[in-house]
Amino acid sequence: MSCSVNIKNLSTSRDGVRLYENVTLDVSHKEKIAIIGPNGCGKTTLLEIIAGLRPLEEGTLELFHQPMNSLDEFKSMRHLIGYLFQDSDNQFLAPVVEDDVAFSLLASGISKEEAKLKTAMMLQDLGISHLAKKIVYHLSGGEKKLVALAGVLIMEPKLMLLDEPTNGLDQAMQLRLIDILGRIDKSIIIVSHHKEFIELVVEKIYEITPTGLSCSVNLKNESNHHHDHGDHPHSH
Ligand SMILES: Nc1ncnc2c1ncn2[C@@H]1O[C@H](COP(=O)(O)OP(=O)(O)OP(=O)(O)O)[C@@H](O)[C@H]1O
Repeated sequence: MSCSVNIKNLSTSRDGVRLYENVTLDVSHKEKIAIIGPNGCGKTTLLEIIAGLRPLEEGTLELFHQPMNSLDEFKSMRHLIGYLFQDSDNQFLAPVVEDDVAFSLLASGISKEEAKLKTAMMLQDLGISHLAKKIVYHLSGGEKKLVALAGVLIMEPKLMLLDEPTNGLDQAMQLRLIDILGRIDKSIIIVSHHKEFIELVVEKIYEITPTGLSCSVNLKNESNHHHDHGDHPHSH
């Protein structure tokens, strides 16, 4: 199986308190999954570990079949990973919306003209062209989320880590996001408390427990889903 993320026996603590142990997770190429669990159980922490923003304490992590043993090894993977932070204010790289969305594209070396065109298309796709000249810090919470999302999507990452992507979005925008994520042919890990949303977007939902992840739902492929007792095709 071609895997974007492969985690084995990961254990994590924060401030000396064990959040979970023995987390094992495979996210295959183009698979969309969600991670749920109560406040403070460590969902964001897990995304940070996958993104290389937090060191791995115990266990192993491979991204695209490459072992990630140190934060340095994540550097070669950064361009493949798009991370939407829970707090959009942590995401912005430039004060004006269109400059912020184009920032990483320009940093990757594409021409100003191409970056401008791609940015305009991205803003249009998300229905936020009217925000192009606005100051990011003057936007509403939902508008900030959409601009941050535009900055992630425009890089066409192979793995997207989305932390509470629907926070602050009204119903019309949630539906637009469901449509956009449905069209994306990439691996996506969504952390969310928004059950109705994730059920429409992902194939599997994993719940974090102190003793690992349990796959609570497999919505799109009922006959081939994961159980703690092993992975094999079967039906109930
Ligand atoms: N920078 C930090 N320093 C110390 N402890 C932290 C830090 N950030 C988070 N924590 C703690 O780590 C634990 C896990 O936090 P995390 O943000 O991963 O949880 P979460 O499952 O994403 O929660 P939520 O659903 O509320 O977003 C919490 O107890 C939190 O207080």
